[in-house]
Amino acid sequence: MEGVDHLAHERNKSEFDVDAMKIVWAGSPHAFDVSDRISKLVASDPGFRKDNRSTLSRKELFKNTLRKAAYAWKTIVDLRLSEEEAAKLRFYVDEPAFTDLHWGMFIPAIKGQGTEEQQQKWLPLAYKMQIIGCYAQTELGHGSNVQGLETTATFDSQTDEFIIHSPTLTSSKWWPGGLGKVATHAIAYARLIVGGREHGVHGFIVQLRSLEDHSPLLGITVGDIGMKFGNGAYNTMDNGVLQFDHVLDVYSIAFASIAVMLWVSQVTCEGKYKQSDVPRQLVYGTMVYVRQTIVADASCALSRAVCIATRYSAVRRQFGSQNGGPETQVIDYKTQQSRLFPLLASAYAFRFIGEWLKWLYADVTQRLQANDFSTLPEAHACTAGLKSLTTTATADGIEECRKLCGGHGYLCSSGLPELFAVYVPACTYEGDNTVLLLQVARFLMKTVSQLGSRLSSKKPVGTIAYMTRVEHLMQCRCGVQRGFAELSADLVEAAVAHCQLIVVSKFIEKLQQEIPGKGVKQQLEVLCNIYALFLLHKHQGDFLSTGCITPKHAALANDELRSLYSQVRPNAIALVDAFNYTDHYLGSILGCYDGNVYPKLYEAAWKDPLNESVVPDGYHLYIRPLLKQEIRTARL
Ligand SMILES: CCCCCCC/C=C/C(=O)SCCNC(=O)CCNC(=O)[C@H](O)C(C)(C)COP(=O)(O)OP(=O)(O)OC[C@H]1O[C@@H](n2cnc3c(N)ncnc32)[C@H](O)[C@@H]1OP(=O)(O)O
Ligand SMILES: Cc1cc2nc3c(=O)[nH]c(=O)nc-3n(C[C@H](O)[C@H](O)[C@H](O)COP(=O)(O)OP(=O)(O)OC[C@H]3O[C@@H](n4cnc5c(N)ncnc54)[C@H](O)[C@@H]3O)c2cc1C
Repeated sequence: MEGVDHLAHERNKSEFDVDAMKIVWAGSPHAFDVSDRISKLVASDPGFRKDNRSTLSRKELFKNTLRKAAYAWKTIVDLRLSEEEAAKLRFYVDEPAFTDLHWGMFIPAIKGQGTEEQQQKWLPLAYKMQIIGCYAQTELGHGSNVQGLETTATFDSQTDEFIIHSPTLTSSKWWPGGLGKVATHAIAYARLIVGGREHGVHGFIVQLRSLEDHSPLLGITVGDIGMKFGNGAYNTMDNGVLQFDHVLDVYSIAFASIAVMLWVSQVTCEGKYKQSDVPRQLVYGTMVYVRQTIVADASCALSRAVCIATRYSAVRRQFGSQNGGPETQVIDYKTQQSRLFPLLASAYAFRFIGEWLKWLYADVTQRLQANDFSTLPEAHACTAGLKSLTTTATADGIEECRKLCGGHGYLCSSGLPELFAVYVPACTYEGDNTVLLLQVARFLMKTVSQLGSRLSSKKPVGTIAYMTRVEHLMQCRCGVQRGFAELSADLVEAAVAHCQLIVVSKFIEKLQQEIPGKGVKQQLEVLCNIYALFLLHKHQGDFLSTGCITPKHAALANDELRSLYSQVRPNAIALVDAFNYTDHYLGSILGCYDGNVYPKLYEAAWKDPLNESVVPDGYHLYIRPLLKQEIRTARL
């Protein structure tokens, strides 16, 4: 029945202050206020409806996305929303669109790598959306290997311009989001050539389309690369293909004067290339920035799937009826708990590691401005490794949540298939996860060679086993006289172990902070222990081989896990309520707040276009003749 909370009995079991946990999850009372207010604003506005996406054609879907993006921008302007509120609105609109790349990469790239004059020229236009930008780095032939990019930018000292060109088919820009049909400008990455000498890959701000009639400019061939995984999903985004045919570009990110911010190489008007004395990898700065945002995004995506699966697991009953009584809630099965609760713990773990990574990125950015590059290698390794770890775990976790919901998890109305289809490219974009782990492995090899066996003593006591595991895995690999390439598969495992150590240690550090609210810290301690012991159980071979735990310890850890699951059980619904997601944002009948699942599933089925007619299109043309044929056969 509408208006009845079918999960009230579950909510009444909670042993902690849910409102206080909502503040912890949001990060602060202010952050909670903004999230709560904006999510409800979006949920209450029919202009942001999203329940019809799976029934639209690609062109209808894309046009609807453009409508929503324009409507969102009008809402932001009309309500005079702050940058923080606007970002939250785009988040809760929950639709991959060109705006993700405009706000998430194009603007950060100019802020992070542009010179003062370039920022003064381009940022006001970009902030007002009078230009729409994309980040055009990947090419048809190269994505992971940035130094393999083929697009060229040749400086013409006669005209004081750069000539951007795609010399080969494989140099076509391929994948940039927003490029296919919308972006008017791109930050295009190309090999800088000055006076016949090559100076590596740099970023260039290039106009692609006319601001008058949106037609591609002279020398620009641009379009969409076609349908992607899943039906709705990421097909709301126009990932594009772009070829330059000797395009004149006067706005190089590498152009002219000294940057106030980080660094840029300079090409003086006399055509002299001046490389600043900073690491060339700072040209990758935007990717590092986005990778740390992707870690925070992982906690959002995983928590969303876990919220759906937890609420549905409390609603769904199957088997176990005693004397005609109610069947057992599937959330009470130990197998369901052993699959679901580690994902719940991971969602919280990723939330806190995302908070720490945001701090680490801000710290390294501040240091870079003072030409202090000392923490750059660690920042690169952490953002790369944690992006890899959290996106892999989240993609796998969303799929596990779908399976935890049985058959109904496979319905679009569960919200899980779409969530999975939109999320999984996170394991690839912003750096293929294996390629990024190899970067971590390289960092670990260097660290071991510099520090000797002890990678770091700066870890909380509770992580000794985790630290010893990493050291052991590295010693096993580094001690062997074989090349990095030969050992790379093993070194990637050590890289994963290193990142898991970071997540566990930062969760423990979070618990050492003052955390207000009845029972809140206790719940987080349970979740932290679940995260740490679940991984210890999953990788117990590594831990046993280090000798720092015995088989008895491993058995005790497993017993403790079962006990911890029992402690979470009465609080499970409250722990996912703490994410404070609206039904609109969840987009899931299985995860609806009131748990009134079956009537909503049944009602939703009849709204499918296929049910607009009792007899389906095609019956008279294909089925009826078939049946007639069967009748003839039957008479034989
Ligand atoms: C919020 C927005 C929504 C997002 C939606 C999704 C949009 C998606 C966008 C994209 O996908 S944009 C394109 C993303 N592409 C990539 O991530 C490419 C991945 N590849 C690379 O980053 C690099 O090619 C590489 C794998 C790091 C290799 O780079 P390179 O060949 O130049 O260096 P190496 O020889 O491996 O290492 C040299 C040296 O440099 C250090 N280093 C490498 N990268 C960085 C970095 N980013 N920051 C700092 N330092 C870096 C590396 O550790 C080596 O150091 P040493 O060992 O020599 O000390
Ligand atoms: C949805 C989506 C959106 C995107 N948006 C953008 C965008 O806006 N702008 C942009 O510039 N790009 C974008 N990209 C491109 C993305 O950044 C690249 O696809 C990504 O960096 C992976 O590179 P690749 O495709 O070349 O993969 P490859 O590197 O070709 O990977 C293929 C396989 O080779 C393996 N491999 C590669 N190198 C090594 C190695 N050295 N050692 C071991 N294994 C290796 C990989 O692990 C993987 O298994 C997007 C991609 C997707 C899917």
